[in-house]
Amino acid sequence: ARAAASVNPFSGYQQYVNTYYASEVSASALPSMTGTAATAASSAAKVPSFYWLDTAAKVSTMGDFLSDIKTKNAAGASPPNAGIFVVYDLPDRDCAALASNGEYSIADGGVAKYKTYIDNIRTTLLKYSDVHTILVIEPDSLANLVTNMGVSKCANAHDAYLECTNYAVTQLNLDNVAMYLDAGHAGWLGWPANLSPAAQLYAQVYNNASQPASLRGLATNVANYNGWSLSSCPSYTSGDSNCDEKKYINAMAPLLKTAGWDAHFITDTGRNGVQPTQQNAWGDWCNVKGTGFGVRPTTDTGDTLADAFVWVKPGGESDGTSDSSSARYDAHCGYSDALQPAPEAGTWFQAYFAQLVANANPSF
Ligand SMILES: O=[N+]([O-])c1ccc(O[C@@H]2O[C@H](CO)[C@@H](O[C@@H]3O[C@H](CO)[C@@H](O[C@@H]4O[C@H](CO)[C@@H](O)[C@H](O)[C@H]4O)[C@H](O)[C@H]3O)[C@H](O)[C@H]2O)cc1
Ligand SMILES: [Mg+2]
Repeated sequence: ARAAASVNPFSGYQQYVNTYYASEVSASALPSMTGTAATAASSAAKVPSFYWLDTAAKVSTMGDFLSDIKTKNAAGASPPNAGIFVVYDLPDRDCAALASNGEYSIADGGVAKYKTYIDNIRTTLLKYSDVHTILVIEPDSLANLVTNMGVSKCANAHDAYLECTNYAVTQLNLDNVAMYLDAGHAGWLGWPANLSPAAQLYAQVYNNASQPASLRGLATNVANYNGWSLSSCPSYTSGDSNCDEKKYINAMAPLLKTAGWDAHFITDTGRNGVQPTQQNAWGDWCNVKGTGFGVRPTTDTGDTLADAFVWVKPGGESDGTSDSSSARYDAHCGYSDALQPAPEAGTWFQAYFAQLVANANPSF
């Protein structure tokens, strides 16, 4: 049956634990850890996190994982595994930051190359049409179109982002697929000034794509640190009454519904275990000190709008380098609330991983 947007795509499945994250922990973390920290680290490696397709070359690994899921499910995995991946290779990617720009540029045929990247993902999903797969589509893309049209790289990327996103959600609209568009977080699009423009943009994407049956809703807090439901709003959130992700999605949902989209949500709890955070400012996004792994992935969210808590950003992979001589150096990664020294975005940051383990809430 089509993975219609009318059902929770996580219900009846366990989220796949990919071997890549487990190998990062075993190769890069365990050798330097002992005692209870090592035990906790081994537990963290068993928690399902999304695998980021941040280069075209990684699409072949997607196939390997879908093959492994097919094998495990045929062998009787109960509940069956679902694949969990992030589509993340837009041309001029991450247009308002410097840390995570990708392999494609608009000036260098990036839109056409991106479409080939999506075609390869579609081919892979069709090859494994019996494997239920959940996709987060393009972190930091549409959110930047809402708030950063004053950044020339984002203004220049506007049409390409919309064309590429439309291509992704139409080509990946398959029976075995459910998709969530990245929607920043409460401290990004939850501000009164941003909420309605954001809802309009996301509804526009959904309606322009002819309401894809597989497009279930929005993913929030990806690679960020916000609490799910806080009893009091931290000082750094003042001015934005949507100070946590539950408030944010409950503010966003009715605006989307009015615009014709009965959207549901998933929220990244991979780095929000410690509340309030030690952010000097709510916009500080890079390798924030004092954070911990949060609530483990589950469909038991307590909110009918929220399909699941998920770990999208793999805890321990850097948000960006603190080396100011690097081409991809972003000043946010040199702030006093950013753990340093930090390696390049996406590479293993052991001290950060140890921090997340030590501060995990619930604890391992
Ligand atoms: O007092 N007021 O009334 C008022 C009103 C409006 C105000 O303005 C708002 O201020 C917010 C900050 O508080 C801004 O939010 C930040 O925007 C950044 C992008 O520009 C995001 O950075 C991304 O973060 C990603 C991970 O999440 C990284 O992967 C990615 O590389 C990285 O680029 C930050 O998270 C996000 O927190 C809003 O845009 C801005 O509109 C401010 C005050
Ligand atoms: Mg990032």
